[in-house]
Amino acid sequence: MLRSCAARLRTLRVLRRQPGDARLPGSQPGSGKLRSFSFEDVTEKDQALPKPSWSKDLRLLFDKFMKKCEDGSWKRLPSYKTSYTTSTIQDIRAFFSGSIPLKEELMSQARLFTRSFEDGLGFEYVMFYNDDEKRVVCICQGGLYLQGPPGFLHGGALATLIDITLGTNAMVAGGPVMTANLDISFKRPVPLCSVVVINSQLDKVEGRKFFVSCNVRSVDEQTLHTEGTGLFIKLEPGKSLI
Ligand SMILES: CCCCCCCCCCCCCCCC(=O)SCCNC(=O)CCNC(=O)[C@H](O)C(C)(C)COP(=O)(O)OP(=O)(O)OC[C@H]1O[C@@H](n2cnc3c(N)ncnc32)[C@H](O)[C@@H]1OP(=O)(O)O
Repeated sequence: MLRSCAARLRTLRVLRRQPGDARLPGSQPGSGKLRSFSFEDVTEKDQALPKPSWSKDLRLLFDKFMKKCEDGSWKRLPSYKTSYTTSTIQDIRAFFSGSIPLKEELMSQARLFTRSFEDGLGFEYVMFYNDDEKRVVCICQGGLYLQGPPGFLHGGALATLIDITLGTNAMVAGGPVMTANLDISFKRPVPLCSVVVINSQLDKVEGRKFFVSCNVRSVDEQTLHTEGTGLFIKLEPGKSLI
């Protein structure tokens, strides 16, 4: 998630060192810049692009949103499986004041939960964001290994997708955040392998608190599967997490 998030932030120019860019303060005392929190050396494959395992519905939706990207109002967010470089891990440790409990050799093996399945069996998703409207849309397809009730998506899997969508929305607006609260109403189950659209909206910002809401609908928009709200807290550089 960290890498994926940072890649997203980088896409949004938050982590790029350009004059006038927003910056994540603190990891390099005095400069207000992140020393090497960039991914120029990363050659990993962007996972948020069409794959053979995608259904026709997912491809059609992807094409629809890519069209919306043409005038610049929407942007696709890339996403990776995660493998941090040593310098990146050092920067993350510095940001979190050394409070990441995992040893470096394990940290380099850690993977983003939602990108850890074989193609098509777990989470297939792409997020798009609209800065003017403070919206993030996630188009997603839950695969065969995400079953809950027979033939349907596990509620926890859907909660995960909601969490990352709302969290991304908050992060796009405010930088690194963590989930403090999630409230989800499951209204209609999601058939396994079907495609749903998570439509999220940043509702309110109060200091470090980002309030985000969403609904989850079927591709034809006829079925409201789920509604959710989340509270995300912007992390303070240097403040230990534990
Ligand atoms: C170098 C850069 C790296 C970049 C890289 C990206 C980083 C990261 C990416 C994550 C991307 C998103 C998606 C994550 C998805 C997960 O999975 S996150 C994991 C699950 N969440 C957790 O484990 C969080 C556990 N909780 C915590 O660690 C801490 O409670 C938190 C959330 C960091 C907040 O702690 P804190 O910073 O000490 O904040 P604190 O001062 O206690 O509270 C601040 C305010 O929020 C309120 N608040 C706090 N918690 C709650 C709550 N549960 N309910 C209501 N209000 C609350 C407080 O009352 C306070 O309000 P005010 O007094 O200001 O009005």
